[in-house]
Amino acid sequence: MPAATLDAFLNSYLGPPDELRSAVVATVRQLTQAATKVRNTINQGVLGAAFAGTRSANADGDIQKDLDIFADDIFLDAMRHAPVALYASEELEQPVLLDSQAPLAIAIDPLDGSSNIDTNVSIGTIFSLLPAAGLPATGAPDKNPAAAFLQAGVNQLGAGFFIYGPQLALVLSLGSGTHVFVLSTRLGTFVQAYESRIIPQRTQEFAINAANYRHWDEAVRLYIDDCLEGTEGPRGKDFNMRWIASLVADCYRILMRGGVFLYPGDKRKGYRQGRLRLVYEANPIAYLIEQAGGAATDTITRILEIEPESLHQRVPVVFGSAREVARITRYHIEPSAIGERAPLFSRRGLFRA
Ligand SMILES: O=P(O)(O)OC[C@H]1O[C@](O)(COP(=O)(O)O)[C@@H](O)[C@@H]1O
Ligand SMILES: [Mg+2]
Ligand SMILES: [Mg+2]
Repeated sequence: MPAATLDAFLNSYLGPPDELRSAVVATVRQLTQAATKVRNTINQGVLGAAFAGTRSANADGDIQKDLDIFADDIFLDAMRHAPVALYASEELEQPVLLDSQAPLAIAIDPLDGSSNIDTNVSIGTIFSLLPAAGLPATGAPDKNPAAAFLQAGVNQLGAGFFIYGPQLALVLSLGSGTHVFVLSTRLGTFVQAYESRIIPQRTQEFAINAANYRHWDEAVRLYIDDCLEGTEGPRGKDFNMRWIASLVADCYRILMRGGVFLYPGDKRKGYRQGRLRLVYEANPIAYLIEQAGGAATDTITRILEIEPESLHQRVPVVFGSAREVARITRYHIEPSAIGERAPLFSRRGLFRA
């Protein structure tokens, strides 16, 4: 197992002098300090200053919790000391202009998995690093600062998340593999915990909020029905299910042992495009997953190729083991090619009496 520190990793990434690379490294360093502060507050639980108390709704209509706001303040403050031009957050309707000359733009979900704060389940912070140069916003960022973030996820210079779980871990990709670092309290620094992750192509484990079964489209229902039929169904193998309801925790598990995650669009009001946000949730997660050999789609299209139309837009999300993600796409575009059933949509599922 490699024992390199995050610092050593970042130094090796730096290579020859390059403004963007050094900006990325400086920003990751600031993020780790901010995450350590957030973790210290989380560790205090209800004894700490900011916890699960609720506030108003954020830009996307979700109820904000004290910890959402606390984490946002900490990360925004940290980015004031980083080479970051613009800071866009789930908790802020518009991005904050920090330094129009700086080369980076950061999009962040400061506290992911808010519904788990008071249940003592892993939560996290997700971030996406984008180039700010050459974008409409750099010339006149005050006119439309969100424009800097309306670029496809393939443009990301790096992405990652912190997970505040039994260990404080940083999952990071700077475009060459997906690396996992764990905070060593003994050394006082993040240490590489694993080789660059490789997600197995095949899986027998799926993650979805099955309470929404009746709201899903037919293709998603059929996919899940087939998994649930196990060895007796068209898949010919048993499946396991997990749903932590913290994207960071579900993603971490998939990076460790494979699996597939689905948050599809559904028929509930406001959920046609699912729940997750493209710019600061789906894009960074898709980047990490692809860098680990997995795949990420909106059920059909590769997430990283979607051109965002607005900062807080939602997107259906499927990611994980590449062959399983491809199979889910086939359920959506050529269902008759899946399994032996005919006619496909007349079949009754296990959840349907
Ligand atoms: O409660 P649901 O509908 O199952 O949704 C869970 C999903 O919502 C999220 O909590 C959304 O993120 P936020 O907590 O940052 O709003 C994801 O982490 C998680 O995957
Ligand atoms: Mg989130
Ligand atoms: Mg959040």
